[in-house]
Amino acid sequence: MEIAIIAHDGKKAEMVQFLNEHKKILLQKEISLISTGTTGKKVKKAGFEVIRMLSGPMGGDAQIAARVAEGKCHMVLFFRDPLEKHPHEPDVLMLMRLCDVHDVPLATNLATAELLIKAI
Ligand SMILES: O=C(CO)COP(=O)(O)O
Repeated sequence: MEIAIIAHDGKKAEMVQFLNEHKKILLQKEISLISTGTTGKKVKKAGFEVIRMLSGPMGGDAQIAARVAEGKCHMVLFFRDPLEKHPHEPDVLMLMRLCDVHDVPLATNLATAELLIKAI
């Protein structure tokens, strides 16, 4: 099962804490992690193997959206920062839309991610 891990800058610390709290589940060998570029650096530093895409503003969200569309990515945990502006908002919307099109579970905040991770 491939899980995408993405966090806007204001949410990266929260994401690292989330990953550490759920390490036992996320380190299972059936699970592989992919990530946008800068988030991926932090995921790696936290001790996880992760395939890093481009940074979000450079197309990383779009790359993950393509994997969702192709049926390669099965869950997206995306801690969005609703209080910041993002130059690549169209890519973010595309990713969320494609999750809905392909019925891929998408958490856009910590509370939903907690529920999804418990369902694995
Ligand atoms: O911008 C992002 C998601 O839209 C995240 O990208 P980075 O992980 O490269 O910061």
